[in-house]
Amino acid sequence: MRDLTLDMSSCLSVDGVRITRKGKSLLNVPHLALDGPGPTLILGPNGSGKSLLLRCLHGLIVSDRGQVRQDGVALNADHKARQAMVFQQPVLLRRSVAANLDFVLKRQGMPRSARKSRIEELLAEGGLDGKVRQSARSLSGGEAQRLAILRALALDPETLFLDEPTSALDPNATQMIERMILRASTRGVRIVMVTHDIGQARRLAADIVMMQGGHVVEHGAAKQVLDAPKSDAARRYLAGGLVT
Ligand SMILES: Nc1ncnc2c1ncn2[C@@H]1O[C@H](COP(=O)(O)OP(=O)(O)OP(=O)(O)O)[C@@H](O)[C@H]1O
Repeated sequence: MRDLTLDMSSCLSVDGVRITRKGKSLLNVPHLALDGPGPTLILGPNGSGKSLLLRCLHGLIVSDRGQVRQDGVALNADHKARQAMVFQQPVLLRRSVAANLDFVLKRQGMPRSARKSRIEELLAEGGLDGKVRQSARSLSGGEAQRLAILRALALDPETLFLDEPTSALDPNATQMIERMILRASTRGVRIVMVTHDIGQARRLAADIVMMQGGHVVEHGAAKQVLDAPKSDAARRYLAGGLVT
């Protein structure tokens, strides 16, 4: 198990990051530091750069300029190995529910005897204990997303990135996933999550990153950003107005 005292002081930061494609600036973040306990929720209108920022933080996209840093050190393979990501559409293996988890645990070198009990523990955590042998491809949308999150948690990540994990789910399935996310956060996993759902941000976030036009227009404590936003862009987004 990871040392949580170390995790609480960890800082994921972005400095001078720019991504430009075909002469168009898609992401321009002079500085952003995620150094609180989180969860951090990234909010903003369509096309504002939320997913690009998340992918940059996870090292899936290399920026044209600037750096993502973990505790002041440029993001490297060791850092990335301690990160996991869950996408809007869960990507699962054509195997049983248990085999999807076993695959990840085996790759980490966990012995078979330990894997069995860890899989049971994970399935209980995600409310999938009755689905051990079911094909992952036959799960409902909510179940599949729960399995994708469990597979990410099986890596025992320091940081878990989630890109709109509940956008296609009903309120009940969403609530189950929000509970999993909050439990992981309580256990010390840094959560960084993209959402469009202001209610979800209110339920989950400790801090909020508000984006518009590839810029971070505001970053602060969730209550402050949601109840007393400083930027016009955030005010209009939260009021449901048209943000261009
Ligand atoms: N590989 C790419 N090449 C060119 N443009 C890209 C690329 N990836 C993203 N973009 C553009 O960058 C902008 C930001 O995209 P991004 O996916 O980060 O937005 P978003 O805020 O997550 O939007 P949504 O809420 O709709 O998912 C969009 O205009 C998108 O078309």
